[in-house]
Amino acid sequence: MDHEPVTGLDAQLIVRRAGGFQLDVRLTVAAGEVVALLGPNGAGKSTALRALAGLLPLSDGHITLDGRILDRPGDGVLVPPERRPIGVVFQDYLLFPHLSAVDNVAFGPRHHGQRTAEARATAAAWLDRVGLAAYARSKPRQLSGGQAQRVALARALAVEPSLLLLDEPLAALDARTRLETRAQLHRHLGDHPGATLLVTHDPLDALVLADRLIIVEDGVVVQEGDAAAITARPRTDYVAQLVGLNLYRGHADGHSITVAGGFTLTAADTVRGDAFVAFPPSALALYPNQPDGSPRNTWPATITGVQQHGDYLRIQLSGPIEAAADITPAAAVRLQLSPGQPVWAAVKATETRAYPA
Ligand SMILES: Nc1ncnc2c1ncn2[C@@H]1O[C@H](COP(=O)(O)OP(=O)(O)OP(=O)(O)O)[C@@H](O)[C@H]1O
Repeated sequence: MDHEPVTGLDAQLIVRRAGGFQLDVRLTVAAGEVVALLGPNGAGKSTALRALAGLLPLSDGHITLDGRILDRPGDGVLVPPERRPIGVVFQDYLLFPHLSAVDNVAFGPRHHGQRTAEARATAAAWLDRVGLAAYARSKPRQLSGGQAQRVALARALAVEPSLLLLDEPLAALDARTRLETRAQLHRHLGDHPGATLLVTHDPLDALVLADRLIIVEDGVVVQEGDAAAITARPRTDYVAQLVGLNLYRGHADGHSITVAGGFTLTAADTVRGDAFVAFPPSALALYPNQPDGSPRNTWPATITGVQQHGDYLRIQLSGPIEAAADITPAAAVRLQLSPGQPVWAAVKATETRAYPA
């Protein structure tokens, strides 16, 4: 096993859903660790979160938290949601609309046996920690999106859960609030002694908030590691897009990698056998005519799309390989940038990365 935490989460989530989807994900999160479960729509992230929270029973596998089994169909064990030491922040927060902020947060501690006054004091302390002491009496509808998010976080943490589950915790916020709330969330997660699992399809949330990323596609883990490792060596198209790279799989013979369709790319790295070759869109240069001479990869391509991205233009290309190129407005002046336009694409071998598949 890769990770075998003494305390924290240890799970093999196997869930078969009506309609044929199957989730089969091995998941460990040590106490104090923040792991992001990242994947495209329909990958199975919500299914995993619901299984952990106890809202969806496993078909097979197990969920063990701090050594205690919460779900193991093989043995007929299934602990109901309210008896799991888990705090959940749902995407739309699910605050009780008729309760004040302090009573929303007090709900968990009361449910866990604290008396009303004690639970209120616990809740007030948590609201203070998330910077909302002044809003204790406010109802959810009187709070901004960012404030509601912090109340939901305080509510989840107030029971001192062994596992904190965050479901797209910043998705409902506008861009600016998101930035601030992300930074605050980062700080609170750093203070949380339990395990944290963040479910998201936003790579920025995952990269900023998590110590480790687990990427799921079609119900299985396709890649796992810290941000640097994943960025350096993406293993699927989804991951490559996530980190902004052109990625191809092929067969390598030293510096040459022949990819699907028979096109050969030259890399500076030496690899043999099944291999990936990757390069950033900024490494791809475009020319109106075939560039001459230099020891680089060149091919004729056709523009299929043009998008403005801040200070540069992202050009989508078809041809012997599909690729994205980021070019400056100055470079764009020399080219006719309309879909259907033929161009020449070039990338230096030294700007590519090749590695075994
Ligand atoms: N209630 C359900 N019954 C049967 N299948 C479902 C149900 N809900 C979701 N699925 C299927 O399970 C698969 C995984 O969905 P899930 O919602 O877990 O993915 P996700 O990664 O959370 O996606 P998103 O980011 O869009 O929420 C999909 O194929 C989906 O169609």
